[in-house]
Amino acid sequence: MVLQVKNLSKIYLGKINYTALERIEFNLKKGEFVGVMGPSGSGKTTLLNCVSTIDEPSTGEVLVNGKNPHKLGEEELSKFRRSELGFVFQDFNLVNTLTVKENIILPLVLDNIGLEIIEERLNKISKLLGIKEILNKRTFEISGGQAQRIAIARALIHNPSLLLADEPTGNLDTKAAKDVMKIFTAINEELNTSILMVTHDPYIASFCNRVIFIKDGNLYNEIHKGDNKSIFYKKIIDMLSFLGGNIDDI
Ligand SMILES: Nc1ncnc2c1ncn2[C@@H]1O[C@H](COP(=O)(O)OP(=O)(O)OP(=O)(O)O)[C@@H](O)[C@H]1O
Repeated sequence: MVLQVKNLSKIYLGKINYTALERIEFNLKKGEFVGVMGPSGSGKTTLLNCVSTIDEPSTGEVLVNGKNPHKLGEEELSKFRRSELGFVFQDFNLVNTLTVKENIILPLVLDNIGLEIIEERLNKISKLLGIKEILNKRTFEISGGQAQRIAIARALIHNPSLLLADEPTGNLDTKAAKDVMKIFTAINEELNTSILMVTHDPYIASFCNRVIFIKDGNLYNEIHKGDNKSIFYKKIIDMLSFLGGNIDDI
């Protein structure tokens, strides 16, 4: 099991305490591509942040390959995040003073990995993502879709066992969003990378093998893809209209 989320709750403490997640339980097997959906404010990003160690669970456990990252010290944690996890966000978070290539290999350079290994990994990833021709460009010379592909390449250059993505197509037009989803599918199928992705878009979610739905911080339901993508897409839309809140986005 790549990811085990056990009895996870998150309570934001304040003048009035707010329970953003309540006893969430689910697993993600090696090679699975799982979507997280739910109305605005239901706790999707909080869940992803608790898994990615950006946020600290109030109770319960997150295990990545059997290890609980929340129990690691600072140095061990940053090593763990670099080796086990990859992150892709809505904003591409590229460094504008660096070239595309420098952005992608930055995590390896920071880890003092040898040049030969860096070139080999860069070659493999850039081939898979179709970005070979733009490696020497600057970040302001590329499109949004290309920028997201660079961010994905950077997240994958360490061969993480789990890729975490929060609305990775949120800033992209329909065509670029579809291309990014094709890339996620290729990564999932060819590199066998497990993926956990938050999205509010049912079409984007239909690329997953399974979608879990959250409502008011509770795990509400899950749907498996099966053999037919369009039936899966319809089931996702039905579930969203049932849950309410997101239907305007469709
Ligand atoms: N740091 C915080 N302090 C207090 N409350 C918070 C904090 N972060 C999030 N929340 C609350 O927790 C709930 C869940 O937020 P979260 O961002 O996880 O929702 P979401 O499902 O990702 O929403 P959206 O689809 O709109 O991005 C919201 O009601 C939000 O206001």
